[in-house]
Amino acid sequence: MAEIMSESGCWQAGERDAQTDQPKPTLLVVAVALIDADGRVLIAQRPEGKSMAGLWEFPGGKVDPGETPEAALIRELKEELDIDTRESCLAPLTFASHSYDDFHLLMPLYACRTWKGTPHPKEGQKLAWARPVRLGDYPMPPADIPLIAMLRDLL
Ligand SMILES: Nc1nc2c([nH]c(=O)n2[C@H]2C[C@H](O)[C@@H](COP(=O)(O)OP(=O)(O)OP(=O)(O)O)O2)c(=O)[nH]1
Repeated sequence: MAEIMSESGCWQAGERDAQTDQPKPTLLVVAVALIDADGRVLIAQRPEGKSMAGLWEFPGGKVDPGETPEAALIRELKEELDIDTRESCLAPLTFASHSYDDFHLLMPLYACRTWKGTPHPKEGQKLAWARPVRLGDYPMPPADIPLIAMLRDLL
């Protein structure tokens, strides 16, 4: 029987077969869309000296060995923004899966509408509250680009 295959845009994109790529570590990074009462999302600008400096990203960071993604996010929000939230306030939303040169990024993105405190940049980063439809105005890391459209649809 003939194989039926629809040639959609994803098929035509023609990326390399993941099996034949050089092996690289998968890095688990957790991130969050903090959403305020007006439906705006908090993004932070990566400071000078870091990889991808100047690009805007969702708050979060690497998950330490033995740490759950939720615990990592609660820790990162305290360290980066000096706000407190809890696991029951974190709702899984979507994820990014993207190959950078040196590692493959796997990044669950949570939504959070409830926290204590006012986000303050503790690591020198600039912060911005952006409406989901305006997120595309901010240059973001390549891994985040598909998330912009997803947030527009989901929020
Ligand atoms: N927090 C966060 N990280 C992101 C996003 N998009 C994206 O590609 N990343 C990447 C950037 C980093 O390589 C990694 C997050 O690492 P990190 O935040 O814990 O560490 P870092 O800033 O010190 O990064 P690095 O200098 O070690 O690369 O994930 C995003 O939206 N939020």
